[in-house]
Amino acid sequence: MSQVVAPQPRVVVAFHSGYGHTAVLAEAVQRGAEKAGAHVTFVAVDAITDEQWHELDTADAVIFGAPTYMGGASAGFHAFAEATSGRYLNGTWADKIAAGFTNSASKSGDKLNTLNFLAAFAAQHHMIWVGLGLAPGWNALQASENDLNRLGFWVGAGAQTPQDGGIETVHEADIATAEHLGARVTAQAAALTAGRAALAEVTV
Ligand SMILES: Cc1cc2nc3c(=O)[nH]c(=O)nc-3n(C[C@H](O)[C@H](O)[C@H](O)COP(=O)(O)O)c2cc1C
Repeated sequence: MSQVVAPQPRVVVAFHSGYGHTAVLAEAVQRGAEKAGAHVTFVAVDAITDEQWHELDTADAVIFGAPTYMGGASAGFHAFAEATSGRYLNGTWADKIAAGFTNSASKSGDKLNTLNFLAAFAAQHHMIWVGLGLAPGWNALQASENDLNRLGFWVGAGAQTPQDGGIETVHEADIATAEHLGARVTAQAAALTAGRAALAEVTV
């Protein structure tokens, strides 16, 4: 069998951020993905362009991000989600990898609802959901709030920023956790594209 050279994974970070905190995490996701070898497109979904829609449609993986507002994803993200209904009907994003992150002011803040919504949104598009892939941090006597995954999520990356803090108060551990998510998704996208390329070479 001939050797397969996998193309560089194309990853889109598609996020909403009303006040900039979630945007800091989106930048961390982008950094993690780029360090892991992805070509990344950074998309603020409330200002999305036609070119960025095209990037979404041709990506190998999409990492969705939204702040948690009123116990769920922000209206800005929901407007974007609803604008994808044509793509849902056409299966445009089927079999792409997906993952998600959120941020809220409270340690819980009901942000699991947001991650679960992002996973359901991806499932509606027939995407392949990748969880965070980290053990929970900060949950034992010797653990620290500086642990990766300090808030103990599995479905995606969850972050907490004080409601009265500026964007510089986004927690370093949450930033590192977001970087991890970007790297993990890139690794999975690379494996999937290489596997699909290898399968295309197989003759039966
Ligand atoms: C309309 C609104 C609703 C919010 N609802 C929640 C909530 O349900 N739970 C929570 O912990 N924080 C809540 N927050 C706080 C935000 O999640 C928090 O400030 C977050 O850092 C905002 O992210 P952003 O700067 O990316 O918009 C809410 C903030 C706003 C403006």
